[in-house]
Formats: sequence, structure tokens, C-alpha cells
Amino acid sequence: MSEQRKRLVGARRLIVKIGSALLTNDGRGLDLGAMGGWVDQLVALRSAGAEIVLVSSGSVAEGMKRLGWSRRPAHLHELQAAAAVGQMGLVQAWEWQFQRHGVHTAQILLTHDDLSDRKRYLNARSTLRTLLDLNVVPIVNENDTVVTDEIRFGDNDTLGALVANLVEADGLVILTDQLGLFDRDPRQHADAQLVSERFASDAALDAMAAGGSGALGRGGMSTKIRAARFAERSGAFTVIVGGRIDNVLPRLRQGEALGTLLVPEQGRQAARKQWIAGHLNTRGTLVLDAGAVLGVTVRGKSLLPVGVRSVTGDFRRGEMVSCVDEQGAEVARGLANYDAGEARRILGRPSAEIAGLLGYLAEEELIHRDNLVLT
Ligand SMILES: Nc1ncnc2c1ncn2[C@@H]1O[C@H](COP(=O)(O)OP(=O)(O)O)[C@@H](O)[C@H]1O
Ligand SMILES: N[C@@H](CCC(=O)OP(=O)(O)O)C(=O)O
Repeated sequence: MSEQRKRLVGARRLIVKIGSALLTNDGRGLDLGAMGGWVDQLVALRSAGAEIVLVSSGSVAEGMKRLGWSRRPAHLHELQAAAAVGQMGLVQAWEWQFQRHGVHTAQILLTHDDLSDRKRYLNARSTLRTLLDLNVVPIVNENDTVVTDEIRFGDNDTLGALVANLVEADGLVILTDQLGLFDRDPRQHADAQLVSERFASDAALDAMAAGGSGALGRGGMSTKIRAARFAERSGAFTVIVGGRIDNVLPRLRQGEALGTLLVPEQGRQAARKQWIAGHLNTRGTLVLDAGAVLGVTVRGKSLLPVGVRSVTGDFRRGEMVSCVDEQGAEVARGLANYDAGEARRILGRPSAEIAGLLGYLAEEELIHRDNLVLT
């Protein structure tokens, strides 16, 4: 067994994501037989000491089937309606399958906003942790009813990675309709080769995933690679593997070389920093002078107003902003101690002047180093 595969042996907390194409048997409706098989495997993993969070797609595909729609609708409200109809079937089916084993499930519907807001993030995290402590299997999907185009995760690979980050999982297992990541899209190239192990950060992966998705899936392989890079930020590994491989999950956890294992290059970051790194949305940008870039990146210092040259965007205190150098390249992200208007008034000024300029002093730093993560 390779050194890297040992990461899977005995993994304690796993996120298992099952994609639409696989779950709905390429659009023919929920594949109840296959779902039963995965539940048997998940229950076996639990008996062997693993905690499991299931991220399940399939609500839109199942809703389309129930409504008799053969083509994915173009309008967002129709997609949302299909998702609302299909989600019922999805949770019903999972609930029923887990009940055969006497295991309780819980439905968790999340939007990106839930994970962008520090308070809601912490709430989602404690609910998930409580459910795991109670031996319940959380079943997560995107809350399609309320999301709009810009804030959609869009694919559940990203959602799976953010959930891995949220509960500090050891790994994310993405079950899909191919055996794993191939060096080219196997639907178009019969001679494509399966990739067994790589660093998640390996830039060569992007070209391999350029082929797009299947008819029902949203992201194809590129969102799975992106997810592996998100998961990496909390030190989690990702496996992309064929969900139809016999007894795939227990075999993976025993270290068998199935699918594609994408491993993190770096160690674990503190939980707060993980959350910051996992953010997709920033609300504004601070342009740092060269001294501030050096202070933040090399010396690990907080960002003081004196090192900021300009501020764009409209953010509130506590919101996420991007820090870029004078050429516009992002060097860090962090939570601002002042809103955008205040930041504009204090930029370039020593911290001793903040109270005089604003009439109060929240903090000496514009972003404290504990709330700053390098990108
Ligand atoms: N290099 C690649 N290796 C494997 N699959 C690829 C590759 N490039 C593109 N694909 C496509 O990605 C599809 C899986 O992604 P997707 O349709 O989004 O499924 P899911 O619903 O499981 O997320 C595969 O069926 C395949 O056609
Ligand atoms: N949340 C939606 C869409 C998610 C989706 O299809 O994602 P994926 O299976 O990752 O391609 C659903 O359940 O249908």
C-alpha cells in the first residue's frame, strides 16, 4: 500500500458526496437499489468507527422525473421547483434505507451565504457536530429554493468540500459515474488512463478535467479538482471514485488503490483560518503597499491601515475582503475590523490616528493576523 493510501486507513470522519448522474441512474429516477448498497457500506463504515456526513445531489434530476420533464429547464425558478419536488423523494429514499439499519438521518440544506456569515457558519458547524455526536447521519444538499444564480454552489462537489472544512473531516470521497479522474475525458477518449494519486495542487490536473460534465451532472471533473483544493485547505484528502465499484467505500478505507486520491501538500490550519480560506465570496479589496505585503506574507503580521493604498467595494465590519498587491495579485484574505467607508478614511494613516479620524477605535489593525489567511 502506498504511503498516501494509508491516510484512508481508519479515517475517522468522512464526507461522502454522491452525484446526480450516479444517483439517478443517468436520469432514469432514483436508483433505489444502488442507494441501498451505499447505505449498507456507510453503515459498515460507521460500525468500524467512522463518522459520516452524506452530501447527496439528485433533487433536480428526481424532480424532473416526477414532473415528467425530459430536459433540464432553463429558468432558475423551474429548476428550483424541480429541486423542491425532488428533494422530497431524495430524503424519503435515504431515510427509508437508513431505517433498515435503525440509523437516524437528518436533512441539512445549506446555501453559500450560510457559510459566508461567521455566525451562521458556527451554527451550521455546531448542528452538524451535534448530529454526529448523536450518531445521526446528516444528509446535506444545497438549499436550491432560496439560492440565486450568483450565490449557487452550483455543484455539490464544492459543497462537499466546504462541509469537509466545516466539520474538519479527514477526507472527502466523491462518488461519480467514472472510475476516477482520467488523464482525458474517458467518454471521448477510449484510451484515457486512470490517475491514481496526485497532490491536489498539481496544476497538470486542470487540463485533464477540461472535458466538461455529463448530461445530468453540473461540474464534471473540474469542480471535483477545485473541491479537492478547498478540502486541502483544512488538511483533508479527496478521493474521486466510481460509485458502482463493488463495496467501494469499505475497500477504500482499507487502503485499496481505487479511484483517484488527491492529497493535501500542506498541514492543517487553525479552524478559524480554515473557514476564512474556504470562503468563496469577498466583499471588497484592499490594495497593499510593498511593505504591507511583506509584513503580511513573510513576517505573519497583522495588516495596519498605514500599509493600505486604496479600498474598493462595500463591506461591513467582520466581512471578508481580499488583499492584493499593487499589481492586483491576491496575497491574502481576511476579516476587516472596519467597514469600507471607515477603511477609506484611515488608509495610509498610523493606527494612533484612528480614534481621532473616526471618533472611536475598534482595533489598531485593519485585519488582525488571526483573521488573515494567505492565498
Ligand atoms: N478527465 C476526466 N476523467 C473522468 N471524467 C471526466 C474527465 N473529464 C470530464 N469528465 C466527465 O465528468 C463526468 C462526471 O462529472 P459530472 O457529470 O458532473 O457527475 P457528478 O454528478 O457525479 O458530479 C464524467 O461522466 C465524464 O464524462
Ligand atoms: N443541488 C442540486 C444540483 C447539484 C448537482 O447536480 O451537483 P453534482 O451532482 O455535483 O453535479 C441537486 O440536488 O440536484
